[in-house]
Amino acid sequence: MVTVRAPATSANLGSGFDVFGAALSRPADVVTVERADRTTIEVTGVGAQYIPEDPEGNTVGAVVEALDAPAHIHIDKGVRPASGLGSSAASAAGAAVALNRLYDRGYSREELVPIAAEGEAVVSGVAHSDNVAPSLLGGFTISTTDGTNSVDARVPLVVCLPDVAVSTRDARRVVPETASMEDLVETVGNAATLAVGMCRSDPALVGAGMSDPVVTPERARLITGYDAVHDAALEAGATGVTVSGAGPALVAACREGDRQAIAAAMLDAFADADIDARAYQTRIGKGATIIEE
Ligand SMILES: Nc1ncnc2c1ncn2[C@@H]1O[C@H](COP(=O)(O)OP(=O)(O)O)[C@@H](O)[C@H]1O
Ligand SMILES: N[C@@H](CCOP(=O)(O)O)C(=O)O
Repeated sequence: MVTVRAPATSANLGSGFDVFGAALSRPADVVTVERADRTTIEVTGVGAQYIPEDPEGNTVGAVVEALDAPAHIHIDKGVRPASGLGSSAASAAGAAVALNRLYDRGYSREELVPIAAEGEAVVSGVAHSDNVAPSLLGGFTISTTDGTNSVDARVPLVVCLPDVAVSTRDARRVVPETASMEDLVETVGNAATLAVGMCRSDPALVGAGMSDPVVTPERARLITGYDAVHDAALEAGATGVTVSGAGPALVAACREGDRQAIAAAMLDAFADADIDARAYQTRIGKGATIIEE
């Protein structure tokens, strides 16, 4: 038996659509695997009722296939599904690390990225790696078709999750097919600024690089109260705010010591829009960890 804690993640960070990702110190899924002749999946925890236990529909089923590693798999969800916090990816990353160890497959964390990403194709139609990469490797990650680079950044974050669901599959349908040259130049500049900020663990630069004029405005329309919550976080001291992943969560970059005020301001703004929400005072953290074997 092997048990792994796999962290939630925030993908895109505004300017890095389908490329940037960050591991969050909390929340996390806990995945336990035991050898079996036939794969069975049991899901408990937050939002478990919305997650298929059939291996065909669960992200961990694709990981079992890719590793040829049948098992009884228990997923204790700490990351709510359809949250924008890489819920489907956390389970896939946790299963990849656990099954790799259980069956002694010998893959490196980098080699597990495309394997875990197969699970993302099951739920969103695209094997995007920007959530599984940080959940496996930790830190800030840059994933391209050539592979993943990671930086052990230390930046405080607040993630605010409203009590509504947005599926990644649906949110990918609103992504514009084209961008103007002006928007392209702005996005590249912001992405480069954010990447430098991560290398320096500088919340001001990270926040400054979070805005994007192409994808985020379209996705923000799917989130009731987005503008008010965004502005409230900035007024409370956030250095930058954007949609986390495909939403509906928002992620705010913060200076040390400001997280409590920012979390309260974001919750108040959602409450003013009649939306229940919860806030996580979190930070960029480590990747999936084996906690028992
Ligand atoms: N192990 C899993 N954990 C979470 N969601 C899963 C899992 N397996 C399949 N799903 C499905 O994936 C969808 C949520 O994934 P997605 O839309 O990408 O949101 P998130 O941002 O939370 O990952 C839901 O339809 C859920 O039923
Ligand atoms: N790059 C993807 C990331 C989706 O993240 P999730 O946490 O919402 O699953 C996208 O933006 O579609």
